[in-house]
Amino acid sequence: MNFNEYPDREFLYLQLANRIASELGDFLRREGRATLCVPGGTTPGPVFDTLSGVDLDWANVTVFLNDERWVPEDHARSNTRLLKRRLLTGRAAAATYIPIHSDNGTPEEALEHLAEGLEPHLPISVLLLGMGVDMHTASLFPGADRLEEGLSDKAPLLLPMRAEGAGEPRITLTARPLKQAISTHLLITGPDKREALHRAEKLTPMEAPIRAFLADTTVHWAE
Ligand SMILES: O=C(O)[C@H](O)[C@@H](O)[C@H](O)[C@H](O)COP(=O)(O)O
Repeated sequence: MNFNEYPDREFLYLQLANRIASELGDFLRREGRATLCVPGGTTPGPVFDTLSGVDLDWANVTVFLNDERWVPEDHARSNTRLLKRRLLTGRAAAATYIPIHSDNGTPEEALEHLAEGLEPHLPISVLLLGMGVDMHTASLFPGADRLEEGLSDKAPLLLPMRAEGAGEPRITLTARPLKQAISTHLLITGPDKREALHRAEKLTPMEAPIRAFLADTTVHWAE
């Protein structure tokens, strides 16, 4: 793991947005297309704000979430809502958005259709992950009902996930497509998350799911 510490959050958000934009630009020049996979939650909004205004060939960029909370899209906790308001706006509105959520039915019912939509856009070129203080990433939560399956190398692309700390049912990309990302960044802020990350280094992925990704991840942290 490569750990980058920034003097403050503002600088971190700006530098990280520029780094992601520059990597996407490299993929676009080399391959004509790029895939960006991002977390929801409360931390990445300011990174999205900068990224959405960057001059890139967004029409050839595909964007999707790491995971989604199974709530209606207009719900305050919807990651899709965050993405549409903060990232898929301005210049980045030209990107292709691939949903991993449906307002109808259960995650189990929507799963197959959503996975079919994702498949053509893999592998992920640039993956941004977040992490909770409980060391979950995406919706791979410690103690979640299908965590073992979600961490398996034979996992399907997407799985429903239910966990005590999750708040609501979730749908998540599994570790397999996430680990196949070509470039991986982890965004965390605050002393509690830094401590949690260091704790995770000594645990197994079943105890600390973020552990499954640390070997090849660049971490971005500010107090
Ligand atoms: O939907 C989600 O909850 C996320 O995708 C999740 O993996 C998130 O990155 C962490 O929970 C950190 O969340 P915060 O940024 O809110 O601390």
